[in-house]
Order: sequence, then C-alpha cells, then structure tokens
Amino acid sequence: MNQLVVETKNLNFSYSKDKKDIEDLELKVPKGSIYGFLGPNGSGKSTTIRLILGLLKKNSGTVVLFGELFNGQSRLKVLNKVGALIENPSLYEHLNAIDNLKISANYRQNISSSRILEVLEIVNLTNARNKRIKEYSLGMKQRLGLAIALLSNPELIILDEPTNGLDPKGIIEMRTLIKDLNKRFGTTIFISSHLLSEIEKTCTHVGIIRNGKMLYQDTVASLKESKGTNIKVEIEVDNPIEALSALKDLKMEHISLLDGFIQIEVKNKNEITEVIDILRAESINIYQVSIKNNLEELFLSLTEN
Ligand SMILES: Nc1ncnc2c1ncn2[C@@H]1O[C@H](COP(=O)(O)OP(=O)(O)OP(=O)(O)O)[C@@H](O)[C@H]1O
Repeated sequence: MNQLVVETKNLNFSYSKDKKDIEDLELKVPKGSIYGFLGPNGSGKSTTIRLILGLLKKNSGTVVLFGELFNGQSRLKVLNKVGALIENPSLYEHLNAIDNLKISANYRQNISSSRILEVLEIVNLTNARNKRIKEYSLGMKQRLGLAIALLSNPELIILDEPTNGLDPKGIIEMRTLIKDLNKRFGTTIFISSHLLSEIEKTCTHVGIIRNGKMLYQDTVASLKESKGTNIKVEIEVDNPIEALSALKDLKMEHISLLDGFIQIEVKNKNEITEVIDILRAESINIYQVSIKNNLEELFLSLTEN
C-alpha cells in the first residue's frame, strides 16, 4: 500500500456549539502525490489545514503526519518536515527577495545562504532577487512565499488556494512550479482549491469536501472515469411491481427494485423525464425521484463556482 504523508481519522471540529464545521474527516494523502483538496467556499478546507498544522485544536480524532501521531510531543519534529503557504505571505515590502529570505531563514535552524539562492532558482525569481517586494506582482509574491516555505527543504508542502487572485499568467506559473517541485524533488504537495478545473490540471489525487464532510477521495484518473458513469436514480411509486413491468422495455441498464423503491441508472437527466413519462402514461403515481450518486451534481456545483 502507498505510504501516507497525511492521514486523519474521525477528525471533528466546531467553531461553535450549534454547528459541526469538520465532521468525521478521513483524509489520506499518499507520499509523492499532488493532492487536491477541493470544495466550495466555506466547505472547511482552511479549517482542515489549520487542524493538520496544529493551529486549531481538534474536538476529536487523530492526525498522523509521516506515520507519526501529531501531538504536543511530536509537533516540532513533524512540522520541521512541512512547508506551508496558508495566507498571502507576510513580506517586508521595502526589502528585496534575498533579505526577506534571510530574515525567514534566521527564524529556522541550519539554513545555509546557498539554500536561499537555491529556493530562488526553484521559484524562478533569481533574476528578480534584488528587486524590492513593492515592485513585485502578486504572482511573484506568492512564489516568494513558496520559496520561504521551501527553505527547510520540506517533504510536504501545504498550499491554501495558491492561485487565488492571480492573473492567468500567474496561475500558469504557479501550476508549473507545483508540478516541477513534485517531479524534481518528489515533494508531496497538498493544495486546496474551489476549482475542479484547477485540480484536474495539476493534481494526481483529489479529496472533495462539502459542509465539513469528505464526499469523495481517489486518484484524479478515477474521478475522471466516474464523471462519465451513469446517474443512479431512485423512484418511489404507489405500485412498484407494475412500474417495473412498465419500464422493462426501456433499453436502460440496471432497472431493479430495492426495499420497494425502483432503482434505475440513466445516462443523462433527459432519460429521467422519459422514465417519468412512461410511469405517468400507466397512471402510476410518483411520490419521489432522487438522484443517488450526487457526484455529477457535485461536479456541476463546483465547476459553476
Ligand atoms: N474563525 C472562524 N470562526 C467561526 N467560524 C469560522 C471561522 N473560520 C471559518 N469558519 C466557518 O467554518 C466553515 C468552514 O470554513 P473554511 O474557511 O474552513 O472553509 P474553506 O473551504 O476554506 O472556504 P474559503 O475558501 O471560503 O476559505 C464555514 O462555515 C466558515 O463560516
């Protein structure tokens, strides 16, 4: 089995008594992956990141980083292997990139001056190293923030919505940089986003969160496959046996009865109307029609965002 760099079990957290903001979250981030943590605004991505980094205190559950239970004792050792960019980086605007990196290096242990030049090269800021930050674009500032996160040569990089607010050129540069980091150094990258298109372009794995709950977690390849699968529909009618017999001539796959409900798989939503028309033509009363795998719905809501 793939080694996991981040693993949470039954992770729960609430900001207030009346609402669960993170509910029984099971996150599995494989070593060497680019893991996209995808969810609409307010779904709990930033909160989860804060819980992983120990910036918020969980109500219950466990966080395991690099195979080690994250707690007061292991905290510093474990965090030494993590670089994070979770908000816009706080930079000294009147100083240049080199000086900003030197200041950050002073807060950490054993960062050589050659490492400062190395991280500048990695994020493509070597040529702009002597420019003052106030002359930097937002994309350049984000890349410098990433360079700071890279100083201690982390095994895991956590990026919270790193392309937010960037122009198309900045987005492409950040995307390329993330892939490059993963490929060149094998760094595991955990990246949150509310855009499915962004995750599809950059990531190898995906976890989809909504209302603090994990809805789907797998490789991006499997996600693409499941997007093409049928929609599962459940229909409640007054006479299921008659309904089943009325529908049997339809060339649809998997029509069955479960607990008195008609189960049917359709290729698209128009086919649902077709099914309803047939049932109504037979004077069968329909009480409820529900889509069971709401993955398709979820993708739509995410891409429309
Ligand atoms: N400091 C806070 N105090 C109280 N509630 C909070 C706080 N921060 C976030 N929340 C709530 O927790 C839930 C999850 O928010 P969170 O910021 O983690 O979502 P997100 O997916 O990162 O969204 P966004 O991309 O908009 O930041 C939301 O309902 C939000 O309103």
